[in-house]
Amino acid sequence: MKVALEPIRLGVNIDHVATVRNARGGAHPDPVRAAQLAVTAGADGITAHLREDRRHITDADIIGLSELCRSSGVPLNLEMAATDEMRGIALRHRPHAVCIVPERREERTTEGGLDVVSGRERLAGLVAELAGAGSRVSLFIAADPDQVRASADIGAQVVELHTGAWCEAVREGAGEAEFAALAAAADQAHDLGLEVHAGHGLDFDTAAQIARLRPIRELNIGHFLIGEAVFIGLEAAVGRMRQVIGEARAGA
Ligand SMILES: CC(=O)[C@@H](O)[C@H](O)COP(=O)(O)O
Ligand SMILES: NCC(=O)COP(=O)(O)O
Repeated sequence: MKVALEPIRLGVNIDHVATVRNARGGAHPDPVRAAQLAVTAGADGITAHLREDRRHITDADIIGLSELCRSSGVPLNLEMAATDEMRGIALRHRPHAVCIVPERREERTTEGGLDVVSGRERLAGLVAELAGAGSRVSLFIAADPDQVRASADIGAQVVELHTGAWCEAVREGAGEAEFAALAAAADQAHDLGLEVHAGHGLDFDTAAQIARLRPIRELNIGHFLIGEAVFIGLEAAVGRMRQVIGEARAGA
């Protein structure tokens, strides 16, 4: 008998609304307004990455997004590097979720996963502190068995698997090996008691494919949706993504 998969959540990342705003300065387009529209269109959560260089989301955006998410009862997932500055900000705002990500100033986007194996001691302290403040703590990692094991060892509640390398390979007509690694990492993390999320570079097709993996409970998607919004509008893009991943899950 086929056992139905548990539902999958869609977290909409609104960073790149801020990228467009910041290209000219000023206040338009407003990522908080985009978050409100995403919620109206069916987003289960809002994700925002406050980078050290503030290249997209700013501290003021985090205040606005925190207020919006609190008043609309939608979880805010704050992505941040494991620095003292970001630790202070997370402890001040106490978002529903914090996702610790690797960050390099010179990178164009988040290129790899967090090295939990090497940073084990420092990260363990940060994970405990953020969890103690009430945030659900997630580690953004590559689909690597050592990183999955280390994430469980240091007490993370969630891992988010970096799907960027797979999505790039798919665009080049390949991706089987990367997808197999993601599926294996998702199973391993689930067996270790971690909640499993995935994200980075997903579009309608790759999101549908990864949504079929049983252990995956949340997808965080941004850049593609904001790009698609230029053509069909943000509510339509989010609504279609919600439908695509829901149908993929139901048919798996
Ligand atoms: C952490 C991550 O996956 C990124 O996609 C982020 O959310 C978007 O921001 P950047 O493109 O600046 O990395
Ligand atoms: N953590 C991944 C995320 O939030 C969105 O990534 P992208 O879809 O903007 O590449």
